[in-house]
Amino acid sequence: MGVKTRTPLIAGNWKMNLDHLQAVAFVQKLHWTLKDAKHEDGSVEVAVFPPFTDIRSVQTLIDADKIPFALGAQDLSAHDSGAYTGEVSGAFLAKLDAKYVIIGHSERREYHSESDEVVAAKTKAALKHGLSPVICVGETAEDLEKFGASAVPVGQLEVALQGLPKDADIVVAYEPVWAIGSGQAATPQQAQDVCATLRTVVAKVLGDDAAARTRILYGGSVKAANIASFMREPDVDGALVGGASLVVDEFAAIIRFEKHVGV
Ligand SMILES: O=C(CO)COP(=O)(O)O
Repeated sequence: MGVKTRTPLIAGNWKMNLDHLQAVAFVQKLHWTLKDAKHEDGSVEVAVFPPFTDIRSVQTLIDADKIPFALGAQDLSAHDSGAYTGEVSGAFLAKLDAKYVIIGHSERREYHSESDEVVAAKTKAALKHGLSPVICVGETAEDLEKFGASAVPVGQLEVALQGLPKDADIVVAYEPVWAIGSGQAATPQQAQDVCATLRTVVAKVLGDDAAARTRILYGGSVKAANIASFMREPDVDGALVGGASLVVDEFAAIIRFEKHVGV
């Protein structure tokens, strides 16, 4: 396997944590921590995914202080505008300079009954508004026992990618549901196996160029102590981090994974 050419992406999914004041303080501290460590050279892309109510404040801070973090949302509406109470349009997120939007996180699939078809519609909505969808796929413990690790994520990704243009700017996140918030991460080999299989799905649906370009992240109990072992794998291009993205020093250490890779 050759040297990875894709820019690693370390993404913090804050879920329903940190209000807008806490978010601003957090982003400032993270920025200072990385700056002190001289780790804002662009070798790793950093993205934060705050709750909707924080996005404007974080955008203003990032903009004013020229902080090199990308901004993302945790969800969006499949619709552009209209009578959809409580929903947020991709157009509004794009206006706030959001670059990414998480789609089909397992918590939305489970608690909001989001089907593969809804995920596909939201993926199209994101691209329509110039946002890069971070398409989440992953199997439950039960799926793992019944079908093995790859079958469910492959099926989910195939539906999400259907009908997308070959040059679609997407990110895929493999998040085994049993590893999320459990403290029990997948092994690097398990993550590599599924990420490599997902890359073949991208190749089959969108072509080889898209497969070579698309970043595939691992998510599920990622922390500073295990990030390097995932990043060593050829098909793991970054991480979607939950709990550990809420602790400045821990998240900064994850972003600085190269320090532990020892290449
Ligand atoms: O769901 C996740 C990120 O989207 C992973 O969460 P944890 O890192 O807390 O396991």
